[in-house]
Amino acid sequence: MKGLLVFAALSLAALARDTFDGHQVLRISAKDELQLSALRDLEALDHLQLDIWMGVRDVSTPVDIRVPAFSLSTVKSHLDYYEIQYSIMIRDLQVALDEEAEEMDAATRDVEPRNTDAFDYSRYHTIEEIYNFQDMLVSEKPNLVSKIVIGQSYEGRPLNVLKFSTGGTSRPAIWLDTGIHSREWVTQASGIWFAINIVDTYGKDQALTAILDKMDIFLEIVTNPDGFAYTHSKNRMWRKTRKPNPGSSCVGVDPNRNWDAGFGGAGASGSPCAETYRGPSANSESEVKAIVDFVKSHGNIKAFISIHAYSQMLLFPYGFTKTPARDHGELHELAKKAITNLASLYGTRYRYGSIINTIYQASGGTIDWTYDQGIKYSYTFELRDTGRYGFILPANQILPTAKETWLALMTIMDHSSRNSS
Ligand SMILES: CC(C)C[C@H](C(=O)O)[C@H](C)S
Ligand SMILES: [Zn+2]
Repeated sequence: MKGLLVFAALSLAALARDTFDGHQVLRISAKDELQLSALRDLEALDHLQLDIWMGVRDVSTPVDIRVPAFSLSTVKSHLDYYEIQYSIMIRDLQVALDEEAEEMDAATRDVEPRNTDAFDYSRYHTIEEIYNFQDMLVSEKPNLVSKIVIGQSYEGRPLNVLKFSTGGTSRPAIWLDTGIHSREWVTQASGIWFAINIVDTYGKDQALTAILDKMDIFLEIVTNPDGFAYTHSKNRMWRKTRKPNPGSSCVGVDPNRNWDAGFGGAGASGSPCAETYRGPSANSESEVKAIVDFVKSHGNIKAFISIHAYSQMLLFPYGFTKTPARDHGELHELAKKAITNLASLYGTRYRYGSIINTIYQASGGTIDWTYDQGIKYSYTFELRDTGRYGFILPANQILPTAKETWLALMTIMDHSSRNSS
């Protein structure tokens, strides 16, 4: 009997959500190369189970690290020893997560929306609610929106892509994806708003109408469905896919390191337990392979925009090499114009530039591959914020984030439509 009770307790514990009591997110600023390398040494200590929210870049930009409670004293002593400056950005992560969960629970007591007018775009949603939204949108606007399934996730969830088209066959197209890193919740939430905004403003907004009268738009809102479901059910901090790694107890591959562009180089990890684990081979993840196959079979995509959070940056290739992209000048100028338009709404300030020069080296990244496929206008966004809340961005910032980002997306989409034969 006792054994049965223990088994039941262990099973319940395994099902319960992971908690982060006492975890702190530290903002750390290394002032020279010595301190930078001391920081890298710290990151390499797997037993501390540090979660790098914003990676080690250079001495001018801070690093954000989630530190489990049991590692706090070790980490702070290490930082003090090297006199590395740090501040506490989030004092107790679980408190922030509890507030987010309360807000979601309060909202989910509402009646299931019967149409997209009744859908609440100003709060975070579960995967089921997002799938329901997609089906409602398609049923309400069948002449403008359709849903295509480009594949399945590891756990068998559909990889849904919304297609916005006013006709024609294999027209030049624009690709937008959100949520490839599952914990970056403001991106999926923004993707939902992008979808309803396209439907609501087509035929009214001249610039969008001109784009859709000659191009199609593809939008994958839940690009990493297994990871996203896991952030709701078990671990809010989950970033990777959920495919087990043979020979390791650690699960998942970083879907933004799994592409065949500089795959396996510096800027990704070969360890299955790392948040930037590249996977056993390029395109090993079905969530990535599905997009690769789609891009190759479509063959006429002119702009590819992959949306992440956080740190307010607009990035273009390359991430795996310092060699400038052949279109660096044009991409740089277009990024500048896009973030200027973004800032015009609420004054939100973005940094911009090539991945490797603006954030850090990253190999096997999405837009390095799409750019090398010939998709010139390949960009990655890092949405709000710059670290006050990080991935736990309050829901009241969803709409402002989505609306300001749309201005930047329109800048890029408009430019690509004018410059694509
Ligand atoms: C283009 C890359 C560097 C984006 C970045 C990442 O994937 O690590 C985000 C910070 S999640
Ligand atoms: Zn990301």
